[in-house]
Amino acid sequence: MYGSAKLAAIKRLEKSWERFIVSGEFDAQAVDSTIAASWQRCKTAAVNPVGGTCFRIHSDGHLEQLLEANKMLLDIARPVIESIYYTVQGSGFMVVLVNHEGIVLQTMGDCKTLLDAESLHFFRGADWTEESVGTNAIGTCLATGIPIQVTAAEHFCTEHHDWTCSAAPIRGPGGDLLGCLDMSGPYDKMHPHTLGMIVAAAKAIESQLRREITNNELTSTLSRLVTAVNTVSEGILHINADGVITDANISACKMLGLAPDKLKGQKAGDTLGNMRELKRLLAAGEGENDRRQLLDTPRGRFYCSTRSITGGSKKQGEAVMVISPASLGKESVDSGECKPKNAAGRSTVTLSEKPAAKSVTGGDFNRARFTFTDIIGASSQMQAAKELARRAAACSSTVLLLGESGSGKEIFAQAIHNASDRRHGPFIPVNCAAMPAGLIQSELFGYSEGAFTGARRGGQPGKFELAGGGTLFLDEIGDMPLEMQSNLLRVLQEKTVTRVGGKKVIPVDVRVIAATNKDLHQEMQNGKFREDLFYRINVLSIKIPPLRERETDLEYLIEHCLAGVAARLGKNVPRIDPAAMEVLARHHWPGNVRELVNVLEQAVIITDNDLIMTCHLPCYLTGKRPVLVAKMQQVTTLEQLEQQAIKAALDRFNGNISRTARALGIGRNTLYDKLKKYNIR
Ligand SMILES: Nc1ncnc2c1ncn2[C@@H]1O[C@H](COP(=O)(O)OP(=O)(O)OP(=O)(O)O)[C@@H](O)[C@H]1O
Repeated sequence: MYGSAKLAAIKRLEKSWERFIVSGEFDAQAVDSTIAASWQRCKTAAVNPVGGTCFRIHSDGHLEQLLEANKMLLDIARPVIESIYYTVQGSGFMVVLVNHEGIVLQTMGDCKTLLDAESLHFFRGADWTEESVGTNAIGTCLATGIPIQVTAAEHFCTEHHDWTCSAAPIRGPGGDLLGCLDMSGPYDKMHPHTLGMIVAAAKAIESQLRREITNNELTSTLSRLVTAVNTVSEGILHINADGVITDANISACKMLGLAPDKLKGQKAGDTLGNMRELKRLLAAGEGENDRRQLLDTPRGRFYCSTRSITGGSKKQGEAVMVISPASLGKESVDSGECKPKNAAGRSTVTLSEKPAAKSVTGGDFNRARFTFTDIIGASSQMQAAKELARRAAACSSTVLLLGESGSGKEIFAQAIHNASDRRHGPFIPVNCAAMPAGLIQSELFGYSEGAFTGARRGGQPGKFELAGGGTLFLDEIGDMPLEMQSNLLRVLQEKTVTRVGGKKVIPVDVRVIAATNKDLHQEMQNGKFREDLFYRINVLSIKIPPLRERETDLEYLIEHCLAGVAARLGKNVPRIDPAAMEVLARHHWPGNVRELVNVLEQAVIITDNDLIMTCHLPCYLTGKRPVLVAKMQQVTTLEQLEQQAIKAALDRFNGNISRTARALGIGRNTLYDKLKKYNIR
């Protein structure tokens, strides 16, 4: 029962409302100042007080866009809305979520209340701002940014005088208004605690949003890191305190000839050989250590550098090991470069002659494997790039390949080499970004005997000499240290090198292909790249388009990469279901073809029935966690079919009851009965 005091207050409110509508005067005793200010705004906006039905309804198409744009808010708010609704179920209330523009995104409530609301066009897609429907908790909350309860004649429009509503703002982590949460029902059920409940629920949504956004940021940072780690041509291994390999990048797997799932979990000693020597290497990683040491393993000879992990919850003994193949097996047993000596003055690493290690691209390290036929792409941009590259192959000028990470610069460089008259010579790739500054000079130009402590007898040729008669691929040239750039320029101009610590001028016959994902003009402006070097290498520049700019290539690339990945994993080539294909087509591919290959590889590993679905794709593409296990097949009953049909129609018509009932060929009341029966809200 509504108490007599409350009734009196309502009557007084009605009188005050009438007075304001007729004369514009306020009864400050009866009308709250926030409400009075709102009435004034409504009057200025010429809202019709004798009304309240919403006529600003957004189209289905626009509503769909809004639902998509507010997906995270909706997903987080849904369980909160459900839980408040269940608390008040049967009391004639409905819970409403609106976006920052006052457009209703979601409603949940008792059937009768939803029907009443529908007659006011208070449903999804309706604009519930003050300018549209006068003073109401939603519109006034959005206009003022504070939680508010609006009851009976506090509403500006007569059609809302039977209602009470309470709304609280929902803000994003930066304080920006995302929308508000509202609870509306019959005015005689008004209770001040309702507002408190809505405020608490809005706060719960805000803190869940904060968590979700932080999680998403962490996930995308992690995925950027994983892409970056998988992008480098060095092998990177994480070894835990028990000497077990817990993580490895793609290059490491390829260098060691093991699939990721085989490599991870192995004892480092089993994979890399002599554990005693390994332990010494890992111990050398304590603190700063960029020094490379030679390590012979059953899987080839590698340069290794180690670094212990510091910070966070580090466990003592954890380390990261970076490996790269040692050049072509000419080293003698006692001449490892910069080898640390133990107390007895002996080398800590035993070297022996081993076959040359395999390249990250699968072949010998000084051989190019890819040809133009391996470069997939029929788009006009790709055809143009390939045509230019074919022409480059026919001459010996320096080529500059420009393109984002993973877009195919190295595959182009290899194809140019293989189509040139140097194809029988070596193809030597050098990653300028990955080389420690102190080593780059001797790596590129070699060193002479006695150049530094530990320098091998007879010295060592650098990459320029090793690439003689062939091609030197200078990858990530934009990251080459400035002081090194002038040395490189000299070599390119004079076509001779002088080894570090040596005097002899050695002629080199090398074709240089350089590549970068940096904007070299910008780097020059920032003083990080020499202009003279730029003009020396920019003889023939080829821009490799990013994957997102060549939509027409995507399907063909997927087909090609799937076949390659499936063959490598010894599985059948799976099909891709249309929804998964749509997810792949929508993605922006910041990691380009390399990212695509990784995504497909994960999907091929996860799927167990030759069909890739969205659930097999990484969550950063779909927003959902991938599933490993397919759901059990279930028999569908007629009732389940009916429920599915109702849900699909409700979705199709954005929850509009009349249109849903019409589409299903049943009356509105029958539809309400069925909604109740199947507990569909
Ligand atoms: N057009 C293409 N057709 C087939 N495979 C491709 C194509 N482009 C790239 N790939 C594949 O994508 C992966 C990355 O290519 P690549 O190493 O050539 O890229 P990149 O631009 O040199 O990368 P980064 O700048 O990181 O060195 C390789 O596995 C390569 O085989």
